[in-house]
Amino acid sequence: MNAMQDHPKPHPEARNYGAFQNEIYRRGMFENVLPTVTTDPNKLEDRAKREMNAKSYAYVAGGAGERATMDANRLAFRQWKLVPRMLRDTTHRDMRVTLFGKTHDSPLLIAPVGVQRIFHEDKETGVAEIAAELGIPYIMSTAASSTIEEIAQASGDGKRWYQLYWPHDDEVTVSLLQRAKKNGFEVLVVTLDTWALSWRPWDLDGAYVPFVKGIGDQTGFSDPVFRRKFKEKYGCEIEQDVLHAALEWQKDVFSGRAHTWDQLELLKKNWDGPIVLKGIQHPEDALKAAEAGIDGIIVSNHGGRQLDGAIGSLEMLPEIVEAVGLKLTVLFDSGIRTGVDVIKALCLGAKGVLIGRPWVYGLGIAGKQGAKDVLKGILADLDQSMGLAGIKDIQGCDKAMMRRVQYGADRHSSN
Ligand SMILES: Cc1cc2nc3c(=O)[nH]c(=O)nc-3n(C[C@H](O)[C@H](O)[C@H](O)COP(=O)(O)O)c2cc1C
Ligand SMILES: O=C(O)C(=O)c1ccccc1
Repeated sequence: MNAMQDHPKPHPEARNYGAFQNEIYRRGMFENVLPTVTTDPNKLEDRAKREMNAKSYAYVAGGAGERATMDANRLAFRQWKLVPRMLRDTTHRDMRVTLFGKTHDSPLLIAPVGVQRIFHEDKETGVAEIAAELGIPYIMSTAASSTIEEIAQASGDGKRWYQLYWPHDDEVTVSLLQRAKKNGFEVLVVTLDTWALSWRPWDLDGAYVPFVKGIGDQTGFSDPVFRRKFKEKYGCEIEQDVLHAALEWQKDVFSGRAHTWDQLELLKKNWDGPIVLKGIQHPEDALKAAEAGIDGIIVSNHGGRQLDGAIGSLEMLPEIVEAVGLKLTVLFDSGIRTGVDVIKALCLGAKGVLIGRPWVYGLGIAGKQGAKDVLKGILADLDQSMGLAGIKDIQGCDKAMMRRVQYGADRHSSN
């Protein structure tokens, strides 16, 4: 038998994300070039703290209250363990997933993150560019510091979704949806858990709110309907009175007034495409989403940035998948730091996962290249670890490969 011929072949359409590992060793050993950003998930936050300005760092690394929900997110990952399988043909992995009828190269999505200009001047447009290069859908935040049109242009042929912070002015809401649709954003993500900002001590102690200074208001400031209404009320352009424009925009979007289930009709009527609700934690809310004719949900507690004392997001994933897994596309975020964490969320039933803080730290440390390298690291770890666990493709991720253990407190090691 010819061993060369029998060597397993990769699927022609599957990307080889695992190659990043060899690339790092080769560049280090032969070209004396080390990775731009640490590959150690436990050092990343500490490195970001050293490299970034204090307020921007506090904004991304901080959470609600005493950060108990952030801890709970991590602890949940530590307490679920993988049980690997051997002697399986997992030489080449296929990480492709299909979400809402579209095939993606991996199960990763870029979580919507606002005000990216405070982390690096590469901001949203830079991150949208590298996301497209990596084949990861970019979810744009309504609180972006670049406009819908600028991000669409930077994303080019890349896949993009639009995250709505839902204004109370319906005319403005419809205008945002129309702009997003016109600019190629395919899926609407509606964030439900941030209709008011939580108690965030790290930002409170520095009295830091970037959007009152007009950073992160670019979606609103560039909106024709919002601009017209501002001019009617104040008799001037936004650029002549940024403070009031920022206050008006914030009042509309983070008013401290929640929307209710019946109001989803407006979004359904004005969005031709899949709608996903972000911030679902209770199985009954997941069922209500299904009843409301919604297409998907993101099981998320906003990375522990909203309700402190809330349960770790991963804790709720199995129950929610049990309740609606056959009716809705269930996505997950909050607390993912490694490729192995991605495998765990997929084994517990998520069809895709959003990554938040890790790439923001990369962005803060080394701009878009830093964000790209962090994501490449997570993808390479995911690829290699799937193989070692005995999983060939995403469909092979299965709860039967996991056990819950009682030990495993989180480790906040920094060196
Ligand atoms: C700096 C920062 C800004 C964020 N801005 C938004 C936002 O504008 N819209 C939104 O839906 N979620 C926002 N999130 C939440 C993320 O989309 C995501 O739910 C969370 O970061 C996931 O948790 P992780 O950071 O542990 O991965 C933000 C998170 C961070 C860290
Ligand atoms: O900080 C956040 O978590 C967030 O969602 C947000 C809210 C308003 C503006 C920017 C980001």
